[in-house]
Amino acid sequence: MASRLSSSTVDTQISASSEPFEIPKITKFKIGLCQLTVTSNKNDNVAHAQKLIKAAAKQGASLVMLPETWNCPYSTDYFEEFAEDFDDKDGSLSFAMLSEVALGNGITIIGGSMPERRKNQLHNTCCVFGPDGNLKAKHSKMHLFDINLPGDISFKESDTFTAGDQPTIVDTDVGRIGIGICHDLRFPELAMLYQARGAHLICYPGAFNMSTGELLWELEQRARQSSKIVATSGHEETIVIAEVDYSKIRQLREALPLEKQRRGDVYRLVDVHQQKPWKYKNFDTYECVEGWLV
Ligand SMILES: NC(=O)CCC(=O)C(=O)O
Repeated sequence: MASRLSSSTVDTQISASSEPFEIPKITKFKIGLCQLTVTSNKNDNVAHAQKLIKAAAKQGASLVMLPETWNCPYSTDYFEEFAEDFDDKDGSLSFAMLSEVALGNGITIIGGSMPERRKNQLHNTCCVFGPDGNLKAKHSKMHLFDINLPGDISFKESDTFTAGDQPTIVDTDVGRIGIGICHDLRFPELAMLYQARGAHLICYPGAFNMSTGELLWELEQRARQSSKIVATSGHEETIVIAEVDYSKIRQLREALPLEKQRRGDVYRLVDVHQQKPWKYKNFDTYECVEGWLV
């Protein structure tokens, strides 16, 4: 298995990525989204996900993404049992597979999410690996899915998981990527934060429910990224391959320069942690981030 960084090293890398916006070296690449069936057998899930990631890489994807809790049924009955300590070299089967397959295929992987055991707490965590097999970033779901619709759906993710409290933005070979997990999509402030930090992509691995999720997953994804749908699928197990072309996005942004039109003199993101404000390239008055819309 490739060498990997400990969680604490990765946290440092995340905060170090609040650098000024830069155009990525690469302008076009293929992304592969693996939608898969999850069973209550972890070994099977890991082997299956590995097969799909390899197939996506074979179809030319240099960035491959898995869904939320791809190695474990999305149920509070399983999270504890399936959780891995990512720093435990012998006890993190899923983590090790992602590292190996990223290295073996020379791709960047956004590893959906996995139940993570960390300091006596459980988190719903996405790991991002580079083509060298190293862990580049970890995002723990910040908005846990608690819902009570009597007669329809009742679920309390927060019974088991502890919410992450850090936005995650990571510089990869295919650009700067902001990470959210499923329910994180509902909170536009997180996406605005990523946008203000110069994210080229925002990726949201998900496992939406069919009662409330279906109404929003496509609509909100479009709203967060202001883009049209270039590829999609039904509910079946599949690999969606699509081309990301940054030059088209750049053209659109030049034609419709929202960054310049935004009224930072009227509203802005504020720094709730009192950290040094980070100025967005195109704004005089728009200082951000690590904060919420006021
Ligand atoms: N896994 C989730 O976070 C589910 C979110 C969801 O379905 C929603 O409606 O929000």
